[in-house]
Amino acid sequence: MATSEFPAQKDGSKAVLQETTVVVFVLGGPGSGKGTQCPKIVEHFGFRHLCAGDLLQAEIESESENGTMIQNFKKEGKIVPSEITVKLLQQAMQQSDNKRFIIDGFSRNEENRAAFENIVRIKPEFVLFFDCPEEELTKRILNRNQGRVDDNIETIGKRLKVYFESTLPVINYYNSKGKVQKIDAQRSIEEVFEDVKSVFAKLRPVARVGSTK
Ligand SMILES: Nc1ncnc2c1ncn2[C@@H]1O[C@H](COP(=O)(O)OP(=O)(O)OP(=O)(O)O)[C@@H](O)[C@H]1O
Ligand SMILES: O=c1ccn([C@@H]2O[C@H](COP(=O)(O)O)[C@@H](O)[C@H]2O)c(=O)[nH]1
Ligand SMILES: [Mg+2]
Repeated sequence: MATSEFPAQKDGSKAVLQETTVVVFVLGGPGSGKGTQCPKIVEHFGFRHLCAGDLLQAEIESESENGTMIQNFKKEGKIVPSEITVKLLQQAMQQSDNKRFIIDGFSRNEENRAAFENIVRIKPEFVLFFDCPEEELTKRILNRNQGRVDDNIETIGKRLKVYFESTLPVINYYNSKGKVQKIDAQRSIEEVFEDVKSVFAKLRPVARVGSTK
């Protein structure tokens, strides 16, 4: 079986990533419902949920060497350089027993996409795209009330601009490869999940069982 290798581990060994690893990128504007739907996918289909934004937030909270820089990027709604985000995703994938991942909020731009495919050496099975109008996104974020530093009207404007200018082209890229599953995300949480279920139900059976760690 063909495999690709992650970089050397602390103990000198190499984590081998097998062809059977399945990656799904979950994309959509800020507030489109990625973080709401992903736990439901975990519950029903046994994927491991990796949220790029949460991995970056953990770096901020652990006061790592890049924490302050990441916090500043987040406050400005800017995309953190790929070398940081891809490394965090790669580590989380290596540490997981589960080899089926939904990666929430990634790839944010072309640089992210190329870095992931070149370094991790996996192409996503498909991209789950939550399509939602701008006014609804803004309304949802302003009502979210989770204390996020970027959930304010000024940063929302910046995040939406970055989404339209940098993330939509990634979605368009995968669409040109026939890899986008578009969901109308403006409906209720339950209605949206009905469509999400239909998409995942079509995956080969091996992708529907197993650990969520
Ligand atoms: N279908 C829906 N209808 C109404 N509200 C929703 C729906 N889906 C999610 N929400 C609400 O909208 C807000 C944003 O949802 P969520 O955090 O899942 O978005 P997100 O795509 O992860 O956003 P971000 O990119 O900013 O992390 C939350 O308060 C959530 O409860
Ligand atoms: O791949 C990523 C994911 C996130 N960011 C930064 O984090 C914030 C919040 O991300 P959410 O997915 O909305 O939780 C985002 O605006 C970026 O600043 C990133 O740089 N790269
Ligand atoms: Mg989210």
